[in-house]
Amino acid sequence: MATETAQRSAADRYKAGVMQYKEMGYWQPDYEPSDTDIIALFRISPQDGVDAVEAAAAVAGESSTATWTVVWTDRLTACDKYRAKAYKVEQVPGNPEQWFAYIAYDLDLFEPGSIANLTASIIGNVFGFKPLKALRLEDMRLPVAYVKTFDGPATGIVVERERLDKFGRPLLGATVKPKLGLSGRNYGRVVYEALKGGLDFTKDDENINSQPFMHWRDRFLYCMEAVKKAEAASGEIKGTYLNVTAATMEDMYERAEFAKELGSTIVMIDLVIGYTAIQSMSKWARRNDMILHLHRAGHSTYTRQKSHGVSFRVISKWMRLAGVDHIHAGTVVGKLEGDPNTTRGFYDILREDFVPRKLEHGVFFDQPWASTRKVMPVASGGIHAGQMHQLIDLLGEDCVLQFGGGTIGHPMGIAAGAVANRVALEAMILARNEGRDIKAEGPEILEKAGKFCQPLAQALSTWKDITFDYTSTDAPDFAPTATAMA
Ligand SMILES: O=C(COP(=O)(O)O)[C@H](O)[C@H](O)COP(=O)(O)O
Ligand SMILES: [Mg+2]
Repeated sequence: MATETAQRSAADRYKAGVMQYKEMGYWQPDYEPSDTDIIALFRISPQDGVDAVEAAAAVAGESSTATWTVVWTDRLTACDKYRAKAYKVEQVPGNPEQWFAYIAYDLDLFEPGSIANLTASIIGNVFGFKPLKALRLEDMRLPVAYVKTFDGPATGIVVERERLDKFGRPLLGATVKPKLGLSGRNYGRVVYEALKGGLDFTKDDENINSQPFMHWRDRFLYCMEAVKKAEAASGEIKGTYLNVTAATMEDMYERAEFAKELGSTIVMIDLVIGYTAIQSMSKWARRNDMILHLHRAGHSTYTRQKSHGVSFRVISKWMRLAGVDHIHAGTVVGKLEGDPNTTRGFYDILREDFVPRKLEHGVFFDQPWASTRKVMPVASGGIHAGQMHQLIDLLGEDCVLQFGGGTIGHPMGIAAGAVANRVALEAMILARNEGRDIKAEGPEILEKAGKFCQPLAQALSTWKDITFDYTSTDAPDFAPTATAMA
């Protein structure tokens, strides 16, 4: 495939009219990204008849300095520096219609410490570009120079564990159900039962804000009463993620301040509030010694389909920069999308200080985090005690395992559901620490623990057949080298 179209000379370039993006300098196959460049990897599906290299150059152009025609004002800038450069295009293995395009952006194209500014360039215009059938942002390499312009998580995994005084095991949570309709008082009863039964956290659901059936102040008051009573009853530190998501920043600050006043250790926001609001809440959490929990509500509208949108691994990077302490990142075995390898990639991005390129996990670039604090991934969505060995095996111990239906749906009640989860967790961690192969022996370990714990035995028999075995829509492709165009 012909890939080279020389960039026009300066004199030729400024002839009036329309020219191909690759002739304008947005395709530079010899370019070697510098250590401070931001690199984006796009999956491009060009329209029939559109050359993949021209499509990549167009994405580079429209996400940096270009428009559809040559403009004279280019000459008033250091345009060679500011132009993004598509420098490599390679076919997606086994998929003749899709291409991976690597594009490098000079650091000066971006305002320091602003996800809004980064995204306005990288995903600003290009996703609606007519010559493309579809476009997906698969991954980004964020240089240390850029990472260091963000504060990152206010609390992070290490300090969260210290504040909670809980070590060596995943934390346990539950989303209060039903999602909608409980009064503040009844809601508080669910929180108390679940925390007293042995969970570390309970949580508002993504769509619990301040509805007519339960205004936010009622919920906060009854929930914090429940937290304090459960702490007194158990001698452990407990928390409940009070969702402060609201229509305006002023409302969110007011709710967060009230949560703090009542002694909460944690507040919650939804991804749908937007990047700037998330960064503002992160700064608030940092000033107020609060853990900040992020529910990724809405993400699947653009992360799930392989051909179009933004991969959740990119959202994970943006959210670590933006500074959340918890983020929902998938369960693999639960009710929601989550290929094991892809999910592993998300967890690494959130928890490691250096994440090496690992194509089998969908990670395309080495990513140094330069001591940015670590985000606690939250596994939530259709999980139950019978999967404890799989969850620990797949996700490790630095995570929150959150069982909503899997606590509150227990036939013996909410506290029994919490006991079942806590006992299953402790039995599995003990077995792991004794060197047993929990992946293989997990069901047997649980069954044995159930002999001494009726709630666990009940949970295992209630949910034993529940699995969500569907084909994943977001498993990694393995990148080729043979068909690379540069
Ligand atoms: O309400 C739940 C789970 O409830 P349950 O435990 O009853 O299934 C959460 O909103 C989802 O986990 C979100 O998904 P994700 O964590 O993938 O963003
Ligand atoms: Mg939910």
